Amino acid sequence: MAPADQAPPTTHGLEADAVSAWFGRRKVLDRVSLDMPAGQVTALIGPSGCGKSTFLRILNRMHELVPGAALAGEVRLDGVDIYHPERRLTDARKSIGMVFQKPNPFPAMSIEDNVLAGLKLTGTRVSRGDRDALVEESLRRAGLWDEVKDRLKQPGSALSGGQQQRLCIARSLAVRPEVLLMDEPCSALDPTSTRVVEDTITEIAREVTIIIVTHNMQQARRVSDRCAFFLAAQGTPGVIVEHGETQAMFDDPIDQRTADYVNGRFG
Ligand SMILES: Nc1ncnc2c1ncn2[C@@H]1O[C@H](COP(=O)(O)OP(=O)(O)OP(=O)(O)O)[C@@H](O)[C@H]1O
Repeated sequence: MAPADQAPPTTHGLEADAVSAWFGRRKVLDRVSLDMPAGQVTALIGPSGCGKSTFLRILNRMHELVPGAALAGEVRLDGVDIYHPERRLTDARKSIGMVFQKPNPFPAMSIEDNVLAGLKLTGTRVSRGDRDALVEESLRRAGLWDEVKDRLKQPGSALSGGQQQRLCIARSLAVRPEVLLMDEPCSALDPTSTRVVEDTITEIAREVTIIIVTHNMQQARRVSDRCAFFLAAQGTPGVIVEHGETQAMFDDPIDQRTADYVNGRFG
């Protein structure tokens, strides 16, 4: 297995095309289109309730698991719609991983078994001989190897919150996803752990395309290449007001509402 620093840059990109979403009769996203290019970090920003998490969950077919939820539009991974009737749900989950807000390792399971846990869930086979190498590679990529290499048999719950979140990133990476979705991955972490996870994001971004939801504008600025600003006016579904390169979105936004939001004037 090639070490992380020798892994080739990813070529896998995502594209959302006219995505709308409903919970029951309530429409929460309206015709959202967004290009999420390969090897870049795209940040989804916007005030609470504008549909960022719903959009993120649509990107790996988690939205359809909510009773009463519906959606329209296409999500293309390398040009192929992940919702095409011939594509299986497990394929989307395997190609497009997810890290959640609250670190959620299996607490009683050892650190190494936590890393391997996603393989079973996605039906990925790895020979017994390759497992140790995959555990090491995944933990190294998640920036956790040096801290845990001498205690791989200890339970995941023995780690700090920030370490647990990096363990969850390692668990996602072990499946070798093409895209990694992150839903406010640092919101439960202290500032130091947040910076370590941000460094991890920056390190893996070359190899795996990342889409991250964040409320932290400094974080969006630090980790993302591109941003999409979501907004839902009172009683209307969420839309993307503006998207583009992060630096331009922060320094020279086109829409006044983007300027107000990124400068903390609302939300
Ligand atoms: N399971 C659900 N059932 C019904 N409505 C939901 C459900 N999940 C979210 N919603 C509604 O959909 C809208 C969009 O929610 P979503 O969580 O996607 O927004 P968000 O921008 O991610 O918010 P936040 O930043 O607070 O996480 C909100 O009005 C929310 O109340």
